[in-house]
Amino acid sequence: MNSEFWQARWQEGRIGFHQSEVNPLLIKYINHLDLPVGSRIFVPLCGKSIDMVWLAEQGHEVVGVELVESAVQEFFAEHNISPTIYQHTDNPANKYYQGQLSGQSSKQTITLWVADIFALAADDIGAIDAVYDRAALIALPADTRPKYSDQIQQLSHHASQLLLTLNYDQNEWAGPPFSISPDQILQYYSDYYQIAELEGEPATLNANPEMTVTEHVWLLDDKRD
Ligand SMILES: C[S@@+](CC[C@H](N)C(=O)[O-])C[C@H]1O[C@@H](n2cnc3c(N)ncnc32)[C@H](O)[C@@H]1O
Repeated sequence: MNSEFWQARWQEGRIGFHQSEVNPLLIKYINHLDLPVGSRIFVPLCGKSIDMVWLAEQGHEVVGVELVESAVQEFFAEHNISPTIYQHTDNPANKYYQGQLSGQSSKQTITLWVADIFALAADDIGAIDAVYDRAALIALPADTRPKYSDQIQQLSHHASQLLLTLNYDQNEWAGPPFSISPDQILQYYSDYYQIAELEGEPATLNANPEMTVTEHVWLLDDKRD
């Protein structure tokens, strides 16, 4: 799952992970993050998720990171936002697009980095109040996930997370999305976070509708609080 893999997926329009409706689990469980209006939410591996628009409409600032520039461009075009593009001062390979929803009375900023998440530092993305991970951890192969969970906690300074995962028999489907067991969640996150399972319900994997899948929603809170 290197950069070429994702570039090709976007170029060929193979983006079955993209949802045309706001994720109902985000709407159902966002209150568990206990966020005041005006919070800054980090959306790793964001694609062009419409969930970011919903978060902005709730009064939050959104910071995403996405490897594929065309995904970021599509996001802003599809929501009629003319973004400003800024180059990273130290690393010209990274840039971010920034814009605001039109038609909103209060103008929440959506900032989307075009970058490999592992190439960003906490100072780049700024203070973060919460992380929303949908189809990010599960997009990454097993050998990358410990590095990813470390990077998320470093970029967000252990901010609380709403994390959506899928659990199924990995022998039946190669992924992505990859299966993540509850034990793996503990392995990746229990050093830094208190972990609560908010939901574990049967779900369908579009790519293999016959398969038995459980969708989990996890709330991760900083252990030091
Ligand atoms: C499965 S998609 C999920 C997108 C989004 N979270 C959603 O719910 O629609 C994973 C996304 O992560 C991006 N991606 C993969 N590896 C990345 C990395 N190392 N850094 C930043 N983005 C990455 C891919 O281009 C792809 O758009």
